[in-house]
Amino acid sequence: MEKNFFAKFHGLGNDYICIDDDWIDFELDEKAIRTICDVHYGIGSDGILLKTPSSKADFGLRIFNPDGSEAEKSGNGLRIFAKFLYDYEYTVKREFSIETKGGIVKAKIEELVNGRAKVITVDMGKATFKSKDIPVLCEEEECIGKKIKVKDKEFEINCVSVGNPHCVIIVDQLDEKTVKEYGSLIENLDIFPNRVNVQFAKVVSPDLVEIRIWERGAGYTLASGSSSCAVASVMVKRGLTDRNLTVKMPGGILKISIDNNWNIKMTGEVQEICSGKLSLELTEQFI
Ligand SMILES: N[C@@H](CCC[C@H](N)C(=O)O)C(=O)O
Repeated sequence: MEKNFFAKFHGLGNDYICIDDDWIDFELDEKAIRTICDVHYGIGSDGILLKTPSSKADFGLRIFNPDGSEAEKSGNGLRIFAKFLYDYEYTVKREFSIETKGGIVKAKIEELVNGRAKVITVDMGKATFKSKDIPVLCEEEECIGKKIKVKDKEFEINCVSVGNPHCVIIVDQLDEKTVKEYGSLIENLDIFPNRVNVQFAKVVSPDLVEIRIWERGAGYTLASGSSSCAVASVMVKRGLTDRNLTVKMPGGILKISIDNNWNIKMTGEVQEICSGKLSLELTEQFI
């Protein structure tokens, strides 16, 4: 592969740039990540997926948010990375394991179109509601249905980790303005020492939930896989939906299923946008 090669993909409008650590000749530090993810000074994306070696799984993955922070897990990121591995011939297998900071997951290429991966299932691992594991500073062992005040508004929050931390707010009506106005404030509340991903979720029927997302380190996004898993876990925990459900987002839908041990499976589509080479003029700024 060419030096400083990249490929860009999206999962339901949540877009990521894949880079192989072996191909780059600069350090992917905060400055480089922020610049590459910027739509004016770089390629523009909701994050970077860096392929790394792994001694515990078939492949290693580091996930970076556009603000330069590192995420433990990403649902769309994992489906995209699985497509990248298959389409760029790192593997001919359709099932393999990926090590992330948030644990080892299994990916399965369910459907190919013209030899390229299209529909992918990721076994995301277990949801946990334990406050200390999320982490959320909460007196109760689990922070479910807890009322908090943010600026002038009261919210009832439900916290869960699916490898990365989430705060789910169940509402009767979804309102993009509220997500954009309060998302960042909730993300940065003192009760979340590692910050948090925020979802506003509306139950449409026992097998359909609609959500809007504010992502930690990224802001408003059109879709999020780990957010869908987090919302589905909270819905099941609160007895509001079935264990198999569809999560609808502005960018599209994901199918989520939660077993009796809180193990989560997520299935959805991914697509490649473009590939190319980061220019010398761009990368020499990072050296
Ligand atoms: N878009 C992702 C989530 C990416 C990581 C997140 N912003 C975090 O910091 O935890 C997804 O599809 O899950």
